[in-house]
Amino acid sequence: MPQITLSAIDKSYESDQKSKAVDNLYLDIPDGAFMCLLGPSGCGKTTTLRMIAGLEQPTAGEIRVDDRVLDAVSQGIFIPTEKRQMGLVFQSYALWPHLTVEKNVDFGLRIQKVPASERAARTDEVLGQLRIDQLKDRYPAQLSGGQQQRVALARMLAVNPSVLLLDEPLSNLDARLRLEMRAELKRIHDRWRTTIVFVTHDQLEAMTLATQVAVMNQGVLQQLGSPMAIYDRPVNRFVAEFVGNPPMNYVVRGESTAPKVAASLAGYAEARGSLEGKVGAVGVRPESLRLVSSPVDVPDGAWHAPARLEAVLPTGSSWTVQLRVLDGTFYLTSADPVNYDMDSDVTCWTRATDLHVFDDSDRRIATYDDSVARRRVEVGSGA
Ligand SMILES: Nc1ncnc2c1ncn2[C@@H]1O[C@H](COP(=O)(O)OP(=O)(O)OP(=O)(O)O)[C@@H](O)[C@H]1O
Repeated sequence: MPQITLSAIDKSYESDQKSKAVDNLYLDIPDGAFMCLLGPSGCGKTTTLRMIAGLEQPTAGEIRVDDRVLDAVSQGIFIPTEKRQMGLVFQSYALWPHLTVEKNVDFGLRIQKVPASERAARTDEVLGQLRIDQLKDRYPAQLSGGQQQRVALARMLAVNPSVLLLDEPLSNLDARLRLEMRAELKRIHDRWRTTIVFVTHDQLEAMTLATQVAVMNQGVLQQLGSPMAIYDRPVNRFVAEFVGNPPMNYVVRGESTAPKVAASLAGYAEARGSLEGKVGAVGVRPESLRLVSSPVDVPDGAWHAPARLEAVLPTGSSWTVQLRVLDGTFYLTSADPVNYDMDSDVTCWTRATDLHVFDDSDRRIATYDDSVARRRVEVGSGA
């Protein structure tokens, strides 16, 4: 299986030379990785995938698969899509309308000149794996969006691509089918160890599927890491707020929206972390906040502040609580029912180890935030 390497990749479109769709991107996609390119609309994810596929040419930089150069702008090298041996599935699945499901899957194998004797067996195998074998005599127009997406995936998988490039391939599915297909993709990846590059703007999808997540914003790679590393140690404000649902509570010192709570959290973080004068902003994930009736119930050393319970929003399996904490609005999530009435005056607290601490430029300051240590402490204390 191959490793894909992007070096110093720039991409500007002719219609918009001023801004770069992708800006100085360095990305190593290791052999057998399930890499999710994650970010908001317009951040350059699809452009990156299309460059790997050979559907777009970079404006500068180099793309390699192992030692094979696919693009090298300075040397005028560009290997066309059909010679890259990558499987592609896009949001629109482009099935042949006049061919049945079986023939659509068989088509890819014919193009690859797989002998007829092997084709039928291979087609049956992938149709079975994706649980669409009972649909094999239908035409695309007779299928639901989700079934069409599965046929598109089957067509790709049939030819055993060494790299699978997927652009929001689950976007048209309902919640249940999406979940099923995520599991399916994970199984495919586990079984074949195919290198997968997967574009999504859905952070939950990225967190559940990826071995590695590349978070992008405005054409620039913000952070590359495992889903847990991205969640536990976001490198800047953008990543901190983009990953997580509900989003991280984030307060900035000197900003007019919640100066008191910002000053309280920043002052506490500085004192606990020997960071005097360095803290510009502090984030707390909703699941890291806790409520008690009175400050005397707060564990020693934890940060706390008076809070008013403004609303409780049950989701069915958990509770989201809107709180007024000093002068700021915070969200808390709880797996247990919340035993306070609306407008109750309570105390909100969190541990120092659960704070995400950033400097004036919204860049993370390495501090007492080691997530592994934190979990050990929590397991040990029974919290
Ligand atoms: N063919 C094109 N011509 C001109 N500009 C383009 C073209 N394709 C994309 N862009 C611009 O490049 C930037 C990145 O677009 P891209 O499609 O890569 O983002 P994305 O993160 O995949 O977004 P989405 O999730 O909405 O698909 C955007 O500003 C977009 O408007």
